[in-house]
Amino acid sequence: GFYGPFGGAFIPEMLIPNIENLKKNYLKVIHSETFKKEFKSLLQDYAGRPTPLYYASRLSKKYNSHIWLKREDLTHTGSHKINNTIGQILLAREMGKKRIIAETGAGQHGVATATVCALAGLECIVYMGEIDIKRQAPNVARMKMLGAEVRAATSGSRTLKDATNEAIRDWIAHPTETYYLIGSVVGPHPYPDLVARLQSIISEESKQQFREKTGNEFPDYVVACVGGGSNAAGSFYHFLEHPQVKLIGAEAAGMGLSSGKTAASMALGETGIIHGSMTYLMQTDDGQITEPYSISAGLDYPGVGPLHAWLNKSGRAKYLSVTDKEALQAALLLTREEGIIPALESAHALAALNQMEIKPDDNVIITISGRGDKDMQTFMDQLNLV
Ligand SMILES: Cc1ncc(COP(=O)(O)O)c(/C=N/[C@H](C(=O)O)[C@@H](O)C(C)C)c1O
Repeated sequence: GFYGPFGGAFIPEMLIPNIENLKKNYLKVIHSETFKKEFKSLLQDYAGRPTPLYYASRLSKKYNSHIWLKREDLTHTGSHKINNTIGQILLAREMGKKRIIAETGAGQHGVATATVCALAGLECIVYMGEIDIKRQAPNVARMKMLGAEVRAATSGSRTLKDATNEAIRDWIAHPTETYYLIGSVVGPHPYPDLVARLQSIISEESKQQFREKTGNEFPDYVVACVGGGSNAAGSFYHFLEHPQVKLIGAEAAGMGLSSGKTAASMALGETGIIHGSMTYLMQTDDGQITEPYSISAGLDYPGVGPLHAWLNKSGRAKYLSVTDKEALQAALLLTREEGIIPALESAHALAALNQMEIKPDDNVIITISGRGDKDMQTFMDQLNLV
């Protein structure tokens, strides 16, 4: 499972049986008629798909071009994460797993995992950095109400990276009855491929919706924020083979690329292994993972999915870095122009518009990966709204 030189499964010996078992089963299951039928009907009747492709007319006037918003914020639980967790819970059940573990940063993936575990009646344990537990408290409350056990990761920087490490440790300790429900296109093969395929529903819909609404074959740009890279992978997926569609990923520059407080793994990272995958990651001189920082927990990750490392290296996609401040301003602009409060993560994709040379008749699809409810405290603190 390689994307050029990136990807693979660089995992500890003890994890190989779990990964081999998953690799052997995943394609057979997700291509089976029963899975496709159940996946489609849950996406529709439980998650609320298809999500709208909304023409943001006031924002379009502001940017003097045509801005279309793919509304993953309108799915059940409020982000694209539900697309992935519905698919993986069906796979876990097919594999006879009873105990689900996951990692989360922004808490959206944790909530989406706890949600599908309640739906399937399976035990759910979510690992979350102590810092993230504090800054995403509303999502922690939702996970608990949904019946999940939230375990604080107290090692390292006590954020997503450490939650992922602790989830992997748990999986090694309980291999047979446990399914590790990963939250993004990261980790050892087959996870990046599995999650990209599950998220590809985003561009399966947007491609058709765009054609129906404009009569044009393709948009000029598709823009999405990149934490691990799953909403971007899903947004790009069905456009990858069409080079006339320019693909733009927006990552978190935090306080700035040279500030030392950033999560811009594409801009600042080098090739290395993180969570079992060969990809770009921010590392110190002796190869230790650099602590990332972003105002948004969902992008606060020192690595990136190997697909994006490859798209960056091959030039098929371009990655821009957006600071905390730019993201906050973009969130306010969307809210004031269109009455949509986006997640801070998604606001990074919106802010990327300011770094792009879009022409008056360009069509730009921007994925709004989540809604901003979870970020209201940050918005109140940072935007001194009177
Ligand atoms: C609303 C929203 N938008 C974008 C992201 C970035 O994740 P990707 O789409 O996988 O790059 C996230 C990531 N959230 C994860 C989480 O909730 O646990 C994240 O923190 C990690 C799984 C990477 C998100 O919540």
